[in-house]
Amino acid sequence: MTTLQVAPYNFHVPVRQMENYHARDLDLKHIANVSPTAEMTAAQQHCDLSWIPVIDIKAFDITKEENEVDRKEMEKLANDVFKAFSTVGFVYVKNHGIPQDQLENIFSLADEFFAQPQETKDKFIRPLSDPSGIGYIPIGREMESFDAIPGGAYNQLWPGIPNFEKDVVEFHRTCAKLSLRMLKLIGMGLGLEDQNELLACHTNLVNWRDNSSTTLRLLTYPPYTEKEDLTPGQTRCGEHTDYGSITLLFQDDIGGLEVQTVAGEYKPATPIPDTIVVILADMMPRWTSDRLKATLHRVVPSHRNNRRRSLIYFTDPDRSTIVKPLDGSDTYPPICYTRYVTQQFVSTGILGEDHYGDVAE
Ligand SMILES: O=C(O)CCC(=O)C(=O)O
Ligand SMILES: [Fe+2]
Repeated sequence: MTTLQVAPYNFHVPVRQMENYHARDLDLKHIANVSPTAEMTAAQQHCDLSWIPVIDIKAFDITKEENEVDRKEMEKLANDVFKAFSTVGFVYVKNHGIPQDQLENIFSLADEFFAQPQETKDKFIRPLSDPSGIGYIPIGREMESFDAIPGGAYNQLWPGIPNFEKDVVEFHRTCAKLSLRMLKLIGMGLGLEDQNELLACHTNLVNWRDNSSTTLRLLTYPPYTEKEDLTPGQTRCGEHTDYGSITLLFQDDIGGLEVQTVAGEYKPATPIPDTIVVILADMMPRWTSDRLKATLHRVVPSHRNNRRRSLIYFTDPDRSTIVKPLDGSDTYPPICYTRYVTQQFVSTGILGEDHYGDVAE
């Protein structure tokens, strides 16, 4: 019998300077209309919802063909996206075009997976020797997750739950569409000469072959039991930035996600119905010489008696991408994305130490 080594899952990425962060300069007209309504949860009524902008992308949602979309509308969206990502590094996106029933179905399939007996789930554990970063991670009581990269690039094991593989794979495709939309808007907002330059390093979102590392994570945080004391400052997902390009985060209505402000304090990114959270990740400051931010975030136990669930689509550049400043400066040295992500996996214990040597400098 093999002993299972459980990764600590407390990502730690050095806090980077965010001196260009001027959240107050944001154009506030895109902030949600948040007068308290019967539909608002108690958490929402007591939170400041106004600091992360809500951007309505209906004009460019995933159901529209790009050539049908009015150029002016796209430019306006690109501008809003740029403002948000160059200040807060986070946005809520509404009217994205992902059907609500598709989302609910994936949450239910995740519930079905996590409700299985431990020994069944353990069959899906990814060994520490597997560099793909897929499979089941039993993180004790803090959280547990199931990570999927479809397409056969890795030895993904799929649970036998009816429709699980088919629906999760389809959801992966749906998320890819939205991520590509966001990358397009980011390229436009940056004023890149070739607005598709960022898209060109994300072929793995569509073709899923050797370069794949874009991962869909089904995540569940069990409730605390009555007897457990929470120590001050205890987190359920330690502070971190994400590794890749952008992250799509679908959270349920429990709350607990917090985002760091320029003053270094954490403020809640309270769930807003019918929106998803889009987060910029580590490659963006590198590509843009810090014009765009990757902001620290964490999940705290604000949900003591409730399970919390989230679905996360970590959009990664193609593994072979050499990420370097697009403006030709030397703000950051060029880095191969595989190299970067492997270093992060090793330093957070998700991958065994011997994998440092797997990728060329
Ligand atoms: O569960 C969440 O809401 C966020 C988790 C997260 O930030 C991550 O897994 O990178
Ligand atoms: Fe994250």
